[in-house]
Amino acid sequence: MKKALLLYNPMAGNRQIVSQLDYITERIQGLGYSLQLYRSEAPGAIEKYIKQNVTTDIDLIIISGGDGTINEGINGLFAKELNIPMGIFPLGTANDFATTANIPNTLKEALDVIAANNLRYVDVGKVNDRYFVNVCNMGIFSGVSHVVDLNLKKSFGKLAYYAKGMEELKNYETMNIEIVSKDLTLKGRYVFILIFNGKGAGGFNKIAKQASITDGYLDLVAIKDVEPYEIPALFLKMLQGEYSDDRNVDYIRISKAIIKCRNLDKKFVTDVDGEPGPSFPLEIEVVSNKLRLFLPKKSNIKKTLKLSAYLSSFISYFPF
Ligand SMILES: Nc1ncnc2c1ncn2[C@@H]1O[C@H](COP(=O)(O)OP(=O)(O)OP(=O)(O)O)[C@@H](O)[C@H]1O
Repeated sequence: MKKALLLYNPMAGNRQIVSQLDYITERIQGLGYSLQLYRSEAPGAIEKYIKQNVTTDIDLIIISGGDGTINEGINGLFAKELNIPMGIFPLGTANDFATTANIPNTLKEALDVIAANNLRYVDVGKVNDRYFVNVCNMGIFSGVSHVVDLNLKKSFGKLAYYAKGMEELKNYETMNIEIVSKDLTLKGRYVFILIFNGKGAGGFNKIAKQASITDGYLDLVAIKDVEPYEIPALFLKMLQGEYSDDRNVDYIRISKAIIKCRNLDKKFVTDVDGEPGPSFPLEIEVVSNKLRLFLPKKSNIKKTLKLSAYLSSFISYFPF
């Protein structure tokens, strides 16, 4: 019998997974797998569990939770060079990556996606030695998700991120940045920089509405040092993804870049999928041939897999 492993964060989102384990077992067994469970006991536990226990004898890995939990899952798997097919139960608060991937956030439909067996390679980002599924960012709002209380998220959902974000507008510092990518160099003073794999952050899923998880690129959006009174209007535009003609926003697509911060006296916070990220300088790149994900069949994500992903997919299909 094939083996499935469900790793779940019982504290993510509104915590519904806890009462659904029998239903999940029935569905997964119905697909011909025996099901093994791992309940995350604390932040970081899923990543550690995978590193210590998961081997190639697992045929299907399912991660249940939000972006933070999926992040732990991929960092655990990739540290061991495992590319086990992955399914997602998007049962977190914002579920930005799953939203981009069009994976529904009801358990029944998320299970239907796994049952449909449409396995595709999708992009992830890498910053220094950490992988990310959705976004890596730095500057004014980067600490927001690190300090939003779990209970507040449970009660107010995505609004909790918004309220905390507004608080940050009172005191922020400008970063003196240099971004060097293959095609160009950007230098300037920025208040906030986001590097997207997915389309949104904090539940606002249009910020990088042009982004795709199968195009082999990351989308970098950098907000310049604007006058404080301009920020609220600019952020409304950002949330709607309507900033292409705004002189205060730089937007580039990258496959690889180095980001240096020249204010050496200040330590700016960085964020990777909602968790604290590494310090500057940041080496960012897209990784297109590591994550094999179950996606909905009628997905409208662009079918522009890079050649490398095609080749890897072809090779893994025919185990020579
Ligand atoms: N048993 C646990 N108790 C408390 N926190 C946990 C536990 N297991 C994992 N975590 C942490 O919970 C945090 C939040 O998880 P996650 O990001 O998946 O959910 P979310 O914040 O509700 O959703 P989203 O990121 O999509 O808004 C992560 O940092 C994860 O490491």
